[in-house]
Amino acid sequence: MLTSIDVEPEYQAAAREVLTAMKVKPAQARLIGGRALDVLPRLAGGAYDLVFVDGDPEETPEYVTHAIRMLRPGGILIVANALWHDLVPEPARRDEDTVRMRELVRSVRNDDRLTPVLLGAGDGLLVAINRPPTR
Ligand SMILES: C[S@@+](CC[C@H](N)C(=O)[O-])C[C@H]1O[C@@H](n2cnc3c(N)ncnc32)[C@H](O)[C@@H]1O
Repeated sequence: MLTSIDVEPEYQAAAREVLTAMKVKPAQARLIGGRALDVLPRLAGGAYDLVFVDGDPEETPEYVTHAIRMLRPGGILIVANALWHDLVPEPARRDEDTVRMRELVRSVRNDDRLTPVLLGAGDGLLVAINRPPTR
């Protein structure tokens, strides 16, 4: 089951067209219209194999907090634009958007629940596995 949240109805309609063209059944994809921070708290915890975060940059840290809650053990978090135009590795760049993403990357790296890797693909992909509990 795929769940997608987007605030723009026309983007959801376009997504549904693509899914239909790919022969994905309506019951296999839930497209939720609304603001992410209104919807995310209603989604189940520990239930998702993968959460891909690519919404409002200002809200991304909050999306990640929800994503970690939502992932099953062994599930994967992916955050888009994690290099933020290649500025995240440049400590002298202190604009708000860059600092926000830099601090998010740092907090994921320091989170004991996660095993992270930062990929250089595109504008950077922060990928982190939600570690299963150790016995
Ligand atoms: C950079 S686009 C990425 C879309 C898609 N992941 C892609 O790669 O084509 C960001 C998307 O987030 C949506 N968005 C922006 N703010 C949002 C919010 N507060 N809640 C839900 N969706 C939002 C926009 O409508 C847009 O579709």
